[in-house]
Parts: sequence; C-alpha cells; structure tokens
Amino acid sequence: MTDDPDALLVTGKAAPRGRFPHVRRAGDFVFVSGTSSRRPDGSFAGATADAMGTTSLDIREQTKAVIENIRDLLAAAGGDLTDVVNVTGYLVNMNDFGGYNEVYGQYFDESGPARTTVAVHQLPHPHLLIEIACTAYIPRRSVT
Ligand SMILES: N/C(=C\C=C\C(=O)O)C(=O)O
Repeated sequence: MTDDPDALLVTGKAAPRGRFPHVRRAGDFVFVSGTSSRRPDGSFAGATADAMGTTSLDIREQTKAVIENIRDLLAAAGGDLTDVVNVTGYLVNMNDFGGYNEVYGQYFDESGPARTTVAVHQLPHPHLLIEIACTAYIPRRSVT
C-alpha cells in the first residue's frame, strides 16, 4: 500500500517496475498504469523460452492476460472492465494487430471504451509484445 488512498499498489499482482502505483484515482476517474502479461513471480503469460533461448511469444495469450490483469487492478479500485472509458494499446509489432484485435473483441465492443493502438520500439522486457494503459470512470459514491 501507499499512504495515499488514491494511489493503489494491488496485493497479489506483479509489482510495478518503478516508483508508480498500479492504479491512480483522480476524482471519479481511475487511471491504470501500463500493464503487461507479467505474473507476480516475474514470468509472462504468452511467453516461453527453451534451454537454448528460443522464445515463443503469443499475442493472443498476452492480450488476454493483460486484460485480465487490468480487470484485477480495476477490482481493487471498486470497478470492472465495464467501467473502462479509454484504452491505449502498445504493440511492439503491428503484425500482431490481428491477434490483439481478436482477443480485444472478446472483452469490448463498439459500445465500450474509446481506443488508440500504436506500435512502439520496445517494451520493458524482450518477451513483451503488448502493454495496455486505460482509464475507467468509477464514481467514488458507487464504491463501497
Ligand atoms: N507501466 C510501466 C511498466 C509496466 C511493466 C509491466 O507491467 O510489466 C512503466 O514503466 O511505465
């Protein structure tokens, strides 16, 4: 936890890799920091490497894990994926757009959040194909 009740470090989720909270509330809006498929033990859903270092990376599995991680972070702020109003997706390779879009569409549709997707040069680990940051609208008065 932090001393600030509006800056959440969520127990049971992978610790942030820097000095920032998982989630920051500002009034009725909740901002979720860029989130990957990282598990609490530091491994990544959708990424394996054999003894020779040959890696296998799966955009569908990573996208699903990212969204599920975000669901857990929102739950800690009293919300859910249905509260998300804006999504920014960061892909390392736009060739992954199709797989990303397919899984994204299992969680959100045209009545859901606004979305922007961009390709970035790198993410904080070479096994990462995707990171998502989002904003949710979760009025304080609705949180019990
Ligand atoms: N949000 C950031 C990193 C996230 C890494 C991860 O979830 O694995 C950041 O450095 O801003």
